[in-house]
Amino acid sequence: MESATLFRTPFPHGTVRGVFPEDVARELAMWIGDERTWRDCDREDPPRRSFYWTSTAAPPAIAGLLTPALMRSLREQAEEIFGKSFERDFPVSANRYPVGHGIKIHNDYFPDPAAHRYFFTHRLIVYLSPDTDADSGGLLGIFERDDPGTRIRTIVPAFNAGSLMAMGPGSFHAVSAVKTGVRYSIGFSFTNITGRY
Ligand SMILES: O=C(O)CCC(=O)C(=O)O
Ligand SMILES: [Fe+2]
Repeated sequence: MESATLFRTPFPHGTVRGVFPEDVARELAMWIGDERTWRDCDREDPPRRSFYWTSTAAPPAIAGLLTPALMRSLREQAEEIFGKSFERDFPVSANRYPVGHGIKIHNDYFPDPAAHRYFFTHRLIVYLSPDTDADSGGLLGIFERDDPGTRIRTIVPAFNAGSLMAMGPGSFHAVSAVKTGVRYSIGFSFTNITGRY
């Protein structure tokens, strides 16, 4: 990671650039943008927008990219940025948003950890669409409340940049509809070792 900026309000969130080494980012982008990566999911109806693995078991095609050393380094950097300690192993997801897709305001907050298979307290999302700019849509909005009129920050999902968010009851965020291309990302979902938000 090159440089991280963390804001404290309305909840800890921020941005980071140059998350992966440039060659790793390019190879991950080729993989996530390859229709073969999504082929099995594509047979599903509706087609899947995400799939998960754990940090110790990356899909074979990218196991040489998302190595244990890289996973550890990402976790340690996220720990440093947030000032928390995270569980050693964590879920990782590949995500895609085609044109027209986004997510309305939500907080990813689950009062009961046991109720959610991919429970997490902090997240780093790394964007992997090479030609993205502010006009491509798919912008990550940060909101003060569960109200579209309270947006206080807009994060462009630029190639190999990441967003950071601590989750809690007030962590309201949304993704605006994608306008061009497909918005690809890999999400790293960390859990505070205290098990609390
Ligand atoms: O991809 C992003 O920027 C945010 C996605 C998100 O909010 C989610 O998957 O819950
Ligand atoms: Fe979310």
